[in-house]
Amino acid sequence: DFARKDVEVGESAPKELLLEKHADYIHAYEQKKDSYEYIMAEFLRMSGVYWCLTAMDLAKSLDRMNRADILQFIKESQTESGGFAASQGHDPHLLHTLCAVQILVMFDAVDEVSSDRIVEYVKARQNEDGSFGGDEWNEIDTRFSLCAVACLKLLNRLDAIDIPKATAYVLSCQNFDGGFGTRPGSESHSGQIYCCLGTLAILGELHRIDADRIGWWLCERQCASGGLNGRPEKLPDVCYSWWVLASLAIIGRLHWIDKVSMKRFILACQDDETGGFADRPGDMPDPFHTVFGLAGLSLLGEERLKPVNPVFCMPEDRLAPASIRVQLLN
Ligand SMILES: COc1ccc(S(=O)(=O)N2Cc3cc(-c4ccc(C=O)o4)ccc3N(Cc3cncn3C)C[C@H]2Cc2ccc(O)cc2)cc1
Ligand SMILES: [Zn+2]
Repeated sequence: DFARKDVEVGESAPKELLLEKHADYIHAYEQKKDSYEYIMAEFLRMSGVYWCLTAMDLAKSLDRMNRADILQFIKESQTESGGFAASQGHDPHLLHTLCAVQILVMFDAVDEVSSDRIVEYVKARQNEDGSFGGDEWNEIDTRFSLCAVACLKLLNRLDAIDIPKATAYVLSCQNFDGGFGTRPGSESHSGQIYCCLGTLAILGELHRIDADRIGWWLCERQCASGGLNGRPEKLPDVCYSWWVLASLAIIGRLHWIDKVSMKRFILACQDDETGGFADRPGDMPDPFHTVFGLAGLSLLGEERLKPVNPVFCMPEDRLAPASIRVQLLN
């Protein structure tokens, strides 16, 4: 079968940022509590709230969200273990624990929960070899190394884990092509590279990697359409654009990408009817691709958006007060 290698950015695709439409789209998404999407999203509600809030904050519209309701939801989602679940009654997981802490930092409300119990939950996820399991079932993935160290960095508690072992484990996942995978020996993937570089940036260990080799592999992700894919021969996608752009920013190689065609691809993924971004031009928008479309445009210098931190995917001005700084290569 003829596998599509790229997408066409049609002449009729949006060419400028429809910022008000995106703020309205996100605001409406959180409001319709009875919709199918809202009920289905119960299994990822905490992450969904983080994606919606970060999109709104980047768009300088965080004040349109209901702070009190969201903080109430966060408190109800913390479990006995100290970790956070996707929503009340579900099991805790590192993915949702990081999202909860990111939301608390954006709302400057970290002291409204017990951060000691959060630290205990994250600490308990580290294995003997330095890797992290996502939850008590211990599925190991370099994504969870980033979740753990990002969470602890935001709480200023990196002292709680074995940093040399965490570093050694991430480096053991580097491949001959310069990329990183899920576990040692796994295939290189843009998302995993982002997680591993983010982890090393937070731990101050970026000098251990070969920036040119990884930079080259990342730039190879750019397709004729300007979009970036996650692996060779895959279709471009706006969320992979974020993983690649953020990774290039972390290693100081963002200027290696063709920014003009990249920006044109991201803008083409906007839905000019409903607002929001889809994974690629013409598909259905969702909050997940909306936040990564906006974050990618922010990294490309869109001045109507707040500057975004490439490691935390949060507005820089939310990290400054807590003096949270991470190493970046230049
Ligand atoms: C619609 O199908 C999915 C598939 C996977 C997931 S996921 O939670 O495992 N996840 C994040 C993700 C979310 C959405 C989405 C739709 C509506 C909302 C409401 O906020 O969010 C959509 C896709 C998606 N994926 C799947 C994906 C995106 N681009 C290509 N694919 C295959 C990513 C997936 C894994 C993930 C990535 C980052 C992250 O921080 C958390 C999870 C969610 C819905
Ligand atoms: Zn995607």
